[in-house]
Amino acid sequence: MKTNYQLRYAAHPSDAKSYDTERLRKEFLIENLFKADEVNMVYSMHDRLVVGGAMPVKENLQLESIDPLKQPIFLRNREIGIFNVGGKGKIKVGDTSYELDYKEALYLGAGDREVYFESIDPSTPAKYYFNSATAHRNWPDKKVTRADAEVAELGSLETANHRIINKMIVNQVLPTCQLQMGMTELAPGSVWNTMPAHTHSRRMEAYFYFEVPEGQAVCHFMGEPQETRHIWMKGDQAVISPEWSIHSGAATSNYTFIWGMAGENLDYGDQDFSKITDLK
Ligand SMILES: O=C(O)C(=O)C[C@H](O)C(=O)CO
Ligand SMILES: [Zn+2]
Repeated sequence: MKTNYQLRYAAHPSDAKSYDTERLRKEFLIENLFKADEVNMVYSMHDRLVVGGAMPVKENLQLESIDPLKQPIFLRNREIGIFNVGGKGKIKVGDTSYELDYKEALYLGAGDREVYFESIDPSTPAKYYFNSATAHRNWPDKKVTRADAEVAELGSLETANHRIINKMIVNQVLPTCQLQMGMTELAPGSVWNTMPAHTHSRRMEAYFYFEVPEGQAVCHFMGEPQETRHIWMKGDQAVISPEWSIHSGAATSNYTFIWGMAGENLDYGDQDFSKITDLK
């Protein structure tokens, strides 16, 4: 197996507004999360969120520590939220195993345990997308499904933003230190997520788009509300949203995305909305 990681520095909004397409993509877009028998991670200096993917095919994959953590065990001072976006899988955490079906999630609190990612059937491998944040205490591990989620139905077909927000790894469902994660599903015919757009200066966020049909793409919007930029994305790609940035997207079809946040508070509703007509 192979573990790869990249370090991404935090960006100042005054600098980011002068980035060209290539630089925007280099700093914020995460393209290669799923390669057979690899664990791929980005360690972002925005709230030290780690964004990663693991796809076990021929072998079980260990969640190995990476050099920026300066710890022998990944979870020593970190919590992690993991979503399975592939075939049926199993995650071994110390002596305990958790089966994860499509779109099911697992929260693991901080503490010295080794984690192994497995696929049940290598011909339809599991694909694990994860976010990890630093943790000051160890909360209990918990498998979380959509049945456990706090659900919000937002938007409408008329404004092309009818969507279901499944808040899964949030403090209404289980205790965490910093991490909040969930999955938003766009209804057929709806293409806009997170519109009206918002920022939350107390938290950064990462979005991972999937269920984007072959041949379709997502146009993700970022930047300060008065200075927006776009990044064209495919399915199975993630994007980092700094605390000063909106994070919203429109695609050429409906799709699903996983959002994850870390930072100062666990208050999902702590968001500063922009009027749609004020965006620039
Ligand atoms: O479609 C949406 O709206 C979202 O899913 C918004 C995210 O949950 C978010 O940005 C939380 O801060
Ligand atoms: Zn947000």
